[in-house]
Amino acid sequence: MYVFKQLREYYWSERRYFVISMLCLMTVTGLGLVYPNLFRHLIDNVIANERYDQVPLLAFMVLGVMALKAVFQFLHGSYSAKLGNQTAYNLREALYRKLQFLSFQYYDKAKTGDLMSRLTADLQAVRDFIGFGFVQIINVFMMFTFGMIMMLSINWKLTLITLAAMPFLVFTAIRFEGRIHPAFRLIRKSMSTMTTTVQENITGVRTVKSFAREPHEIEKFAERNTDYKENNVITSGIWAKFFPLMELFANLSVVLLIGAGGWMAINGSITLGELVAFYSLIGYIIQPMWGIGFHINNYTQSKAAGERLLEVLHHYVHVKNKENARVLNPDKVQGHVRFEGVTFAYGESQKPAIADFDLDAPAGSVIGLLGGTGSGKSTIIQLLFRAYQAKEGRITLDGQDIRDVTLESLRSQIAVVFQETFLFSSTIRNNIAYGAGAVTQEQIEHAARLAKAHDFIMELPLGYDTVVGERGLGLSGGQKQRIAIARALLLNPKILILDDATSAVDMETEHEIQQGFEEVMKDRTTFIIAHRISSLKHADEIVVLDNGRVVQRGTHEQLLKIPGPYQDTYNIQFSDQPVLELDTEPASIGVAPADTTTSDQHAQLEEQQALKESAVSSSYTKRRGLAT
Ligand SMILES: Nc1ncnc2c1ncn2[C@@H]1O[C@H](COP(=O)(O)OP(=O)(O)OP(=O)(O)O)[C@@H](O)[C@H]1O
Repeated sequence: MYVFKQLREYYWSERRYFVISMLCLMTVTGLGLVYPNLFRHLIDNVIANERYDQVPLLAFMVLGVMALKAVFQFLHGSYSAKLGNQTAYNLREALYRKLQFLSFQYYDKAKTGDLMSRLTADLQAVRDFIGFGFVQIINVFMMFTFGMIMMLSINWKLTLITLAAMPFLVFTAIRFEGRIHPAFRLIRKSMSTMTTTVQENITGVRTVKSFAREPHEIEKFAERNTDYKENNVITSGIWAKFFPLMELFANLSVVLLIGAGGWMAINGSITLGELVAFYSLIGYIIQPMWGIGFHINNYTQSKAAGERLLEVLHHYVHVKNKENARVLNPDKVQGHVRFEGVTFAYGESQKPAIADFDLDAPAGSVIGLLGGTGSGKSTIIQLLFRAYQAKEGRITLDGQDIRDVTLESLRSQIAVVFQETFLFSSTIRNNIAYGAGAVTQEQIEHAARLAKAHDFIMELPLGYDTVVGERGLGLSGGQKQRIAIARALLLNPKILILDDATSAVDMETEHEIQQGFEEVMKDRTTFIIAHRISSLKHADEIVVLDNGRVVQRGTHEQLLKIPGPYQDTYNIQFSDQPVLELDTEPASIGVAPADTTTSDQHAQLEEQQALKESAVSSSYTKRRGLAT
């Protein structure tokens, strides 16, 4: 019962439904006890004394009792349903709320299919038990108690003889519970694994098809399906073994009653009416015992399901508001960000993704982060909006440690355009306005224009009312990115983070978007993560990272003059231009002499390259009919 104690807050407020449902069921049970007494009266008093005129009255009484029983049965059913459904509603709300606040750390490992099965199948099992199962179990005890009292009042010796087999039944039922509970846990686990497989297959259908992995996927699913089936077969085996045994012990009581009761009736220790009444009363005892397997099954299933719900509900939230955390005043936020000796690793045993990182980003500055894949760029910005918590060092916003302010007020000052764009299956308008509260169509269009999304949106049949598919399916990667950029711009944040935000657009569009950015970057601190030098060369400071450590920092012009990763990247990206080795000896063919290359020449080279890439990409997009 520990699990249900833990879940108490979700059903306790609905206890009135439980009380009404219980009272109705008690009435139904009580009315059920009228039948054996009517039988006894019919045989011993009416038939034995040949007072047949009383038979119609007795028949009407039975009819009346049946009708009353039906009414209370109905009331019990509807109040139980109210109890179960209201509890499920409360739980669903709580689970969903919890999912909103669970940290990024949780989602790094969480599986969508598994979570979905917790929110559906597990929740339903708990609903069924709290709504119906629990009341039924109490009713079983009541039927047993009432039945016993009546039987004892008729003949205590026959009662004891009849119930001699009951301890065996109870013992078997307890053993059954011990075996069936783990079996149900396995079923639920394999069910969630199977659901995850289906969900991942549907989400990743493009990858599956492009790699022609359908046979592998079918095989993988077959394995999980077999696992699920086998767990069900094992459970059915346990059920098949115990159920007849329990039925056998239950029916043993009938055998004992017929033997001992028949003998007592023959020798006159009980009347025939009492024997018949006893026979119907034994049903009152056997029926609940017989159904005990079902109730145990129901209970164990919902207990296993409840445990899985509690796992989510009680899951530790790694990043949360401190007690007395301050709420940032949006009008006072300047956007001065500082990282001071920040070190962070994703797991205890993992090496730091970022080590001893320092950065001073004055309000309104533009910071570029460059580095190879896995060098820690995204980690830096994730720490800034507290997706994760840095263990060493501190990050401040306008001098305040970001751990001292509420997550909501911190994040409302930051807009992030992620590497992977997520769009909701809703209209483009709603996707752009996401998180911005009440905004006008003009504001949405303005943001879309800055993000160079307006023109392609207007070419869609329904414009801003076009509903995009799940995760934005139906749009190209670049189009999705532009919508995501518009979404961030609409928020009008103090801090703007562009995490490889233009990776999916062509050079030409990137150039155009950047012109838009220049306008929106004014007065806000901007962090740009990019692989293309052209995306961050205007930054006030460019930080070059390698393996979580800063290896170079400076402006574009400063870094170009120093041999190192930045210059190497520049040379690779502008590879068909003369190689730059500004502060070193001219080394290979085509090397521009260091002392003769001026920043004007760099600009010229970049311009030539940008124009060239732009021409290539625009002729490519035109050829493919993708002109934007
Ligand atoms: N959620 C995570 N859980 C565990 N390790 C992670 C997680 N995210 C990143 N890492 C690890 O941290 C390191 C830095 O990753 P990060 O995403 O910051 O790199 P990045 O420079 O942004 O790379 P990219 O350019 O490929 O996006 C990598 O070694 C990566 O494997």
